Amino acid sequence: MRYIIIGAGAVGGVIGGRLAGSGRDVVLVARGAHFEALRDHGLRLRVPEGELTHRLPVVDGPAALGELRPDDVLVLAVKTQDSVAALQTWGPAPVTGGGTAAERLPLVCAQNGVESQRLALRLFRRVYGVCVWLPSTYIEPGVVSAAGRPLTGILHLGRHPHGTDETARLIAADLEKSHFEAPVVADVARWQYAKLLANLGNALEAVAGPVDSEEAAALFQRVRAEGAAVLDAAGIAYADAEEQRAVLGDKVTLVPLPGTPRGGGSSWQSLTRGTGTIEADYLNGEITLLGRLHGVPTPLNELLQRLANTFARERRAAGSMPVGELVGLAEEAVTGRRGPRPPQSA
Ligand SMILES: CC(C)(CO)C(=O)C(=O)O
Repeated sequence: MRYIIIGAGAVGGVIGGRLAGSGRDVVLVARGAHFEALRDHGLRLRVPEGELTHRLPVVDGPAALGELRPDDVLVLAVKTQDSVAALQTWGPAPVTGGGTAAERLPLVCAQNGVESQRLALRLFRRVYGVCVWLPSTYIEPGVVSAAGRPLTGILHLGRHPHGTDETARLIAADLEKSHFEAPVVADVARWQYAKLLANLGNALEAVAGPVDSEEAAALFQRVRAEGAAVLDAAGIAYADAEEQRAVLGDKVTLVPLPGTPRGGGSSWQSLTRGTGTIEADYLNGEITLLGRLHGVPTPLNELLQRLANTFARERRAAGSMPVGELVGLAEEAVTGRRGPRPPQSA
């Protein structure tokens, strides 16, 4: 099989680099300065054992590959807000022997949330979901890092929304040889919804910094509880915290790596890079959407979604709102009452 990594950033670059490191055939897809650096200097992967350089084919779209191969696996690893464009670009690509990528090739969504899989199913016949526990960082063009040890990450994999097949088992076997644990599961969506609850903290981290103060951790628990109540109301199953802990154990322990910032989740990185967009509409926004569909109020997730989008749009620095201020806004959002304001100057 040949893996085409659509979006070779933090997650995609690490998956592609690790697969290449174990001898798999990998093509990276990137744009702009990252594309040029990958083409000119190779993929530089910083991991606990050092910096590994992988010289891999890199393209900016399907046309550069001519016809796709029947044994190609498309791995979608762009941010959810970029999924539609990527799916529309790669879906119609011709495959040797006839038909298009959307008709013939497996598409593996290695992304947060569940929206990309839903979008993909509109076009692609064979969609696989991955629950991505993979702490990784885009450092600069051509360079990504993954600080997990002894494993780089844990990637539950299955047909979306449920089911398994031989392709899932083959992909998982390749990942297992490449520093990942990749359980093939018949209920991948259940794992992804559990991960979605954890990712509700991405916006909090992006707005007010890492969730390591008591105040921030308490706020995150409320945001998560709001999300869990919505999933319960919607009848959506999710792996519980204990189940997740049992799987994760201490298999992905973070070690300090050069150039890898504190905080550093994917939304934090989006703000730090000044990309102008953030994934909040598909993380906290998924809870907002389900809350509206099922009549459950979601003031905290709506607040974080709105603030994260504002930070991204206005290119504000990640973590620059004091936690106390965010907690005050959260109180206002829940009670509908404004907190005390500083006195107006004369
Ligand atoms: C859990 C983590 C940090 C890595 O998989 C993540 O999901 C993210 O940063 O979005």
